[in-house]
This record gives sequence, C-alpha cells and structure tokens, in this order.
Amino acid sequence: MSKGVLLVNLGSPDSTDPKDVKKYLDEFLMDERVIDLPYVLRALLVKGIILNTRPKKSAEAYSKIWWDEGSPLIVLSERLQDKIDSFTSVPIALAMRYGSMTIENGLEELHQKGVDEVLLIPLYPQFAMATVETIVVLAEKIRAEKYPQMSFTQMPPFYNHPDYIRVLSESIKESLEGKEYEHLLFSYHGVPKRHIRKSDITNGHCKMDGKCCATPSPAHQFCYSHQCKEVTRLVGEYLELEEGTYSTTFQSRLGFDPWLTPYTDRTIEKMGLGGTKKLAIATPAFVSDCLETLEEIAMEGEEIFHEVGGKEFHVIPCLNDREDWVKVLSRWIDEWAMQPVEATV
Ligand SMILES: C=CC1=C(C)c2cc3[nH]c(cc4nc(cc5[nH]c(cc1n2)c(C)c5CCC(=O)O)C(CCC(=O)O)=C4C)c(C)c3C=C
Ligand SMILES: [Fe+2]
Ligand SMILES: [Fe+2]
Repeated sequence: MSKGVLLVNLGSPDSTDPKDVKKYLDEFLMDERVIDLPYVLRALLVKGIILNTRPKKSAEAYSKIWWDEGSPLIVLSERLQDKIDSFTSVPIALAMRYGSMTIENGLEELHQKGVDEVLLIPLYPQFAMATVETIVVLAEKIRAEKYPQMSFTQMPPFYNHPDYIRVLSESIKESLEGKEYEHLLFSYHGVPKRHIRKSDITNGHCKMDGKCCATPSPAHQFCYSHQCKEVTRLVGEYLELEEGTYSTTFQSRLGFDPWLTPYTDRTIEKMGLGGTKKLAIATPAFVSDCLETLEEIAMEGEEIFHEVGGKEFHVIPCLNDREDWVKVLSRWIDEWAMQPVEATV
C-alpha cells in the first residue's frame, strides 16, 4: 500500500469574468449541502433568481481582491501545498470542491503516483454540511466509481486540536503586536440555522438558545456553531484574554432564512456606534484568505466601522502558509503515514 494526501479547499472562479463567476456559483449553490432545498426549488432559486444578478456583483468583489497569479484562495492553498511538500515525503495533491481544480483530478494525480491509501484533509477547522460533508461525500462517490481499490482516511475537523489552537493564537498575538484594540471579534462564515438542526445527531440538542453549545453533547461532533464558539473560547484561554473583550460573530449570510447570529456586519456597526474606536478581527473559519476575508471583512467591514465613527480596524490574516502551520500539518501527515494502514471512510 502506498500513502498520499489530498488537501481540499472550497475553490474559486477561473477568473473575475462574470461568466466564469456564474459557472462557479452555479456549481457551488446547486450543491444540495449548500442550498439544501429540494432540487426543483433549489434550481428555481439559484438558476431563476440568484444567477441573474449575483455573478455581476460577485465578479466586482472578486476584481477588488484578485492577484496577478489568480484567486488568493487558490494561490495561498497552492503555496501551502508546496511548503508541506518540502517538509514531508508523502505525495500531496491539492483539489477544490468547486471549480476547475476538481477532486477527481486530485485523486487521479495521486493514483498516477501509485497511491492507494489517501488521507483526505478538508481545509476547514470546523465541520459543516456545506464544507467537510460535501467534500467527503463527493470524494467517496468518485472513489467508489473510479478507484475502488483506493481507501480513505478522513482527517477529522481540527477546531479544538491543541496544535491548531496554538498556531492560531500565536498568529493573532503576532498580528496584534504593538497595536491597540478594545475588542477582538472572531468572525466565522455563517450557515443557516436549519443546517445546524439537520446535522444534530441527537435530533434535539441544538436549540440555538445561547446555552446548547456550552452544554456537552454528542451533537457537537457535527455542530458548526459549537465548534466555532470552542475556537473562540480556546484562543481566549490561550491568550488569556479578558472576559468581555472578545466575542464570536457570523458573516456572509445569503438569502432570507435565519442564519447563525450575531451577524458580523451588524456587530461592527453596533460597536462603532457604541463608541468602540479600535477593533481587531480574526476569521478562523478560513485557513486561507479569500473573498470573504479580503473583501467582506477587510474592505466592507472596515468601511462600515469607519462610517460609524470607528478609527482603527485591524484584520488578522488567516494561517495561509505560515511556517508554524505548515509544520503542524506536515507533522499530522507524517504521524498518519507512519501508522499501519486502516481505512476509516
Ligand atoms: C466555513 C466555510 C464556509 C461555509 C460554512 C460556507 C457556507 C455557505 N456559503 C454560501 C454562499 C457563498 N459563499 C461564497 C464564498 C465563500 N464561502 C466560503 C466558505 C464557506 N462557505 C469561502 C472560503 C468563500 C470564498 C471563495 C473565494 O473564491 O475566495 C460565495 C461566493 C461569493 C459571493 O457571491 O458572495 C457564496 C455565494 C452559502 C449559501 C453557504 C451555506 C451554508
Ligand atoms: Fe460561503
Ligand atoms: Fe449548540
């Protein structure tokens, strides 16, 4: 048996051309684990409404953050892959759940290298139906259809792993070194509250009443809300942050369903209006900077804050290809590679 790793991130359009953005959004939003409506309703909403207007607006947003080398999310994921590659002898392929860098191509690349035991690493610290689950389901479908001799081991969400908490905390500390701030926001990508209920394996624990996430439950293994709040709590503990000087919010909502609250944009506004002048913001749902951090937070978020009287807005970069993060991932990979073969998916 020969071992290899498939890193999987979300993906980006091929370019900032509205046509490419439309193609990407079509694939992304037609995923039943992202917009979880029955097919006909999903198609009516996505193809009949969202894709008529959103691609142009999103293309403009992408244009503001696009790099000469391409999409920041993809370029940063490639840099991460390259650096991990230089630390470990295990073959590493990179794929995206949506867009041109497909999971199928990633598995084919590993297959060509003789790999038949794959460690699947969704590049998300927390579990969500719209991230980890959709990656695992698609990878498994491709494996069963094209590579039945391959076996998978899935890296579990690492939101509370001490190594992850340490590098995240150190990155925040480093980024805020010498800067003054009154409050540190931990802003996570939101999900509809319905997604939390659907992933609740106890069928009743997750009430989103402000208390359930702090009450131990087997539901937390798949609870995005709990896992985000745990990251905030553990980093707060690591950095010895004072109670009341940091909090959790959720960004990037789409549509009219209730999403996880409090919303980041409204919180930034409320804090500015309430007299906060210096705000710091970290985005630990993403391991690579992307549209949601570079545009929605660093541009739109800062604008909102300044409009309501805020003065200093410190955005903490994602882990991207930081050396301590690369070393942690490489060590996790090497530890897995040294174990006897055992398929878990
Ligand atoms: C934790 C990660 C993410 C979750 C959970 C998630 C859920 C989710 N997202 C949408 C809709 C959109 N997201 C968009 C961009 C985007 N989303 C994530 C991550 C998560 N999404 C990332 C990393 C990005 C940026 C990609 C990039 O190329 O940089 C977009 C596209 C941009 C836009 O038009 O705003 C949409 C749309 C839904 C509905 C959803 C539901 C659970
Ligand atoms: Fe998203
Ligand atoms: Fe909860």
